[in-house]
Amino acid sequence: MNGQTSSSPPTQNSPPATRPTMPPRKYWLWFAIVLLVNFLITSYLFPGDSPITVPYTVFRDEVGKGNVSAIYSRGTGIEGRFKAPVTWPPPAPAKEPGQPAPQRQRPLPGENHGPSRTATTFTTELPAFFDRNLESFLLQHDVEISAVPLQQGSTLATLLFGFGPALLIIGFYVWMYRRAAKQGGGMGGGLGGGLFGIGRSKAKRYDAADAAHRVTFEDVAGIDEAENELVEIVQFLKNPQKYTRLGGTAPKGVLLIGAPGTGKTLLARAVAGEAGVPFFSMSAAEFVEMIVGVGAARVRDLFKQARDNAPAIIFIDEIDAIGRARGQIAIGGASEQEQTLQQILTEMDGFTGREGIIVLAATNTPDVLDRALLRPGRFDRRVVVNLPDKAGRNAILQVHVRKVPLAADVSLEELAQATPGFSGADLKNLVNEAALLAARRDEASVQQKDFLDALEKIVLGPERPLLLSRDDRERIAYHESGHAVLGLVVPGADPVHRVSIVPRGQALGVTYQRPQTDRYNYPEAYLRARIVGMLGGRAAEELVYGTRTTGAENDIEQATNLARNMVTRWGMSDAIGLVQLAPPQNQFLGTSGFGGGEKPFSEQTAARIDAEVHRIIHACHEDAKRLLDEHRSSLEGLVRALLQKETLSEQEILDATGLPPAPELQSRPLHDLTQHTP
Ligand SMILES: Nc1ncnc2c1ncn2[C@@H]1O[C@H](COP(=O)(O)OP(=O)(O)OP(=O)(O)O)[C@@H](O)[C@H]1O
Ligand SMILES: [Zn+2]
Repeated sequence: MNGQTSSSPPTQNSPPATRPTMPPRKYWLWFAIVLLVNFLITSYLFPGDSPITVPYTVFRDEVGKGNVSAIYSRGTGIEGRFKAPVTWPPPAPAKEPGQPAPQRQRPLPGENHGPSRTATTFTTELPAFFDRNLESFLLQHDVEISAVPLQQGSTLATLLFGFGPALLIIGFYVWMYRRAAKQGGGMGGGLGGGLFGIGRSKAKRYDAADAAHRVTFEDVAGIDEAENELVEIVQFLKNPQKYTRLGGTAPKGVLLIGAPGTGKTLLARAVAGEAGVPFFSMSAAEFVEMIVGVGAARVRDLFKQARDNAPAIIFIDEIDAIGRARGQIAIGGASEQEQTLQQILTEMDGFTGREGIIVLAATNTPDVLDRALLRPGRFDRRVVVNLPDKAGRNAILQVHVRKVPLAADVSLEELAQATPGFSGADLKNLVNEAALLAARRDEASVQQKDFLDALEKIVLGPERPLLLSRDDRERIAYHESGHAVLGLVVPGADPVHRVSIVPRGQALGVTYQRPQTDRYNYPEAYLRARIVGMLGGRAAEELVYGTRTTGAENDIEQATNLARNMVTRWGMSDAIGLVQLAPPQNQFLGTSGFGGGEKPFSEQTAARIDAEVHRIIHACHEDAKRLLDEHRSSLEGLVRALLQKETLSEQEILDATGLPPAPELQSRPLHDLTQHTP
């Protein structure tokens, strides 16, 4: 029973920590398979070539029968070749019915007691009492006595047997490096790969002429400020002389800073596309691979490629993977990262400014970067790429629906409003999910309903087919109606868009409240209104059943967080005052922590914080119960409609409750009606 979901949605596009394109694990597996195949081939092709070991007496018998063609002797060991294949040990006689199985004699030590094998070559040992007659006996029976080891099998077989594994392994390595080199995008073919390809950068290259891949500012929307800052870079790439004419130096490096999926890569590609120059891109995580020294070699190669094709853009994604301040790097990867970073700095320092090469790099954790990277002449320009606002989201949606047939009822405006906190990548994903859903429903075009269902799926996870009892369903309906009714009656609450008692992901039901506009500054009364709404589910259950369930866990968690922030961050408790008691939040990735671990306040202060959090929550809980009691008939009306239809739209909610939309917050609410003195 999830409460409001108006807080920022889970980001869909967070990058994996590292993205090695050549997982070593896979290659070891291949290696093992090659060895195994090699073994099987040799043992199948030349089974007779592994000699059997026979007792001396058997050897003598075979010589006597004239079945031995040649031998070679060294010390007491004899190797030789039979004329006709011999099987040893003799196969056990088939057991006849009615007779006891023949007793097997215990083998002597050293006696061949493995399974029977048939072979044309053999080895044997001379007994300690040397058989003086052996030589004449052998000569009598036309046995060739050789002074050099007998060649076993044909020359070809020997060659294959001897060199086969080595050839296979070498072939395998060549193939592997070819592949590794090919993965460097379109560069592979002409440059060849071979054994030396490993130090070659695997940069992806998109050419200006490559129309299918060309990205321009047309494709980038909703992040106009960042875009505007990069227009100058485009100008510079198009006409470098104009800028350096009066002795000014060209920009070398630009750092793009922003949350995952905000379009940093897209922006970099658009700069290249607009300027009509080739774009070499690489993820820093890929620089650091299994073999020491490879990272630096790749950097060298990447810059060389760019210089050969200048003017050009080099884009390094996730630069924090190698650009971490020294000392912050985990042991082990340190020297490799340092070398790679050093190589980048060297390359950038080597620019005279006339090459027409600009390095763009992206990160979402700028504070961990090594100072050396940020010095003048390196990444001295920073462009912040923010999450898009409502108008920006609308513009981004427009970019991504360009190739999607839309039904007449689709309102991108409404979707933009319903998606605060979504990045460009999230919005792209939303359009894609909606199109897939419409296709699955065999619709001719994508309808608003498809978008809303896709949104619900993205934020909360797919529908979960749970068989709920009648009582459970009713209880969930009261819980969600509690949230929804308070969303309508508490002044300043976010409008309620949708209520549903269809289980999804972790939630058994859900009430959607989305702010009318993006908020950057939250009034205290609004925060209290939210806490009251969050506690509405539990309050309704208490009011109707007089008992409690676990269903409010998530609501309680959210309400507590909000109340704690009010006290420790935003100075909204008179008892505590205007003191910062919680670490600031990382603009791009959430809380960053005080560092050092130790809380910078006393036990007494901790107790006072807890007391204040309790006071706020308690007051809001009381308000929730009182307001629901006052609007009991609206609550009952909504529950009836929910049990019947499961999911209600904004209009259906207003109809079922008989309530008008929530009143706007008064401009000076000071102590609004949610304020309550216990
Ligand atoms: N502002 C935007 N306008 C249009 N499309 C966008 C925008 N931002 C992101 N997208 C879409 O999302 C995709 C992924 O974005 P992109 O890879 O550029 O984000 P990023 O900031 O580089 O993310 P990461 O930090 O994860 O590398 C883009 O290819 C594009 O289709
Ligand atoms: Zn709830």
